[in-house]
Amino acid sequence: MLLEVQNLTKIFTSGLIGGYQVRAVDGVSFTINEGEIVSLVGESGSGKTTIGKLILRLLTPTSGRILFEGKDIMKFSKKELKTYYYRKVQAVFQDPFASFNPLHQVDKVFHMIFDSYFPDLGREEREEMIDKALEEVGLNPSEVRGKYPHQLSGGQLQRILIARALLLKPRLLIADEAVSMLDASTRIDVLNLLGEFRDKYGTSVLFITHDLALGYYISDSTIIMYRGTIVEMGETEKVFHNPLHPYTKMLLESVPDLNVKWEFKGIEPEKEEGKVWKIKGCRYAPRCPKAKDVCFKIRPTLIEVEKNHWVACHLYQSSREG
Ligand SMILES: Nc1ncnc2c1ncn2[C@@H]1O[C@H](COP(=O)(O)OP(=O)(O)OP(=O)(O)O)[C@@H](O)[C@H]1O
Repeated sequence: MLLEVQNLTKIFTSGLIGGYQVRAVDGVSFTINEGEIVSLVGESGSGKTTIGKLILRLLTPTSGRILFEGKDIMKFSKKELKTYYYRKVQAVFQDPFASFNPLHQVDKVFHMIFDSYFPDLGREEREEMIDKALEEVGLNPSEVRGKYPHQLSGGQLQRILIARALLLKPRLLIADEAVSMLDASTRIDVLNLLGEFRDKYGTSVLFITHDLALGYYISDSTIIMYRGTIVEMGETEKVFHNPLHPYTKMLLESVPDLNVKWEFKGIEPEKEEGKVWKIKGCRYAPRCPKAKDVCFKIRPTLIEVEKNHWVACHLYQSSREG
C-alpha cells in the first residue's frame, strides 16, 4: 500500500467575533495502492482540497495520521521530507496560469526543480531531460520552449506543469481540479495522459474533482465526500452503477443529460454555515429525503456492503440490523 489516511481530521476556526469551527475533514480514512487512480469527489466545500494539502504537508492535521510507504509523514526527518517532495509526491492544481510567473519563460519551472534538487546537473543534461519530459506529455519542445505564459494556451501550460510534476517520476500525483479549466477535448487528452503515466511508470493518482463524469472516466476507485466526511467509497464501477448513499444517488441524478432541458425547480436555501459543522449525526441528514431520527443523532460509520464498496448511512445499517 502506498498511502494510508487514518482517521484524519482538520479543524479550522472561521469568523472573528463569535467565530465557529469548521471541521473541514472529519475522521476520514482511505488508502491508495501502488498504481491506483482514486477520485475524491464532492461538491464545493466538502474538504477535498484540504485532504490534498494535508497529504502534501501544506497543512498540519488536527488529529489522525497519513502514512506514506508505512511512515507517518508528520514524522519525516528533513532528509525524508526532501525526498518526499521530489521523488514521492507531486501536485498539479486547477489554474495553470497562476503557477507561472508572467515575466519568466515557461522553462523556468523545470530549472527551479533542478536548482533545488540537482544543482550540479550540467546544462546539456538539463536540456535533454526537459525536452524528453515535454515530449512525454505530447508537446513539441521547439513550440513551447522559450515562450512566455501568455503565448501559450491553458492546455499547453497545464501539460507543462504535468511534465514538471512527472519529471522525477513521483510515486503519487495529486491532481486537484487539474483539468477543470481546460476545454472538453483538451481535458480528455490530459486525463488520458494521467492514465498513460500510471500504466508506464506505476504512478498513483489522487484525482480531486467535483465532476462525476471525469472521476468515472479515469479512476479505479471513487471516494464521495460530503462536508468533511466520506459517505461512500469503493470500486468506481460499483459506486457509479450501484450507488447506495442518498447523496451519491442525488449527485448521479444531477449529472446533466443531453436530452433534458433546464427547468426551474426552486433553490434550496443555504444552511447557516456554522450550524452545519455542529451536526452530531450524518452531515447530509438535513438535506436527505430519507433521514430518520437516528440520522441527526449518531454519525454513521462506513460499512462494507459488498466487496470493495463501503457506505456510511443509517438506512443501510438499520436495514441490515433489522
Ligand atoms: N484556511 C482555512 N481557514 C478556514 N476555513 C477553511 C480554510 N481552508 C478551507 N476552509 C473551509 O474548509 C471547508 C473545506 O474546504 P476545501 O477547500 O477543502 O473544500 P473543497 O471540497 O476542496 O472545495 P472546492 O471544490 O470549492 O475547492 C470549507 O468550508 C472551507 O471554507
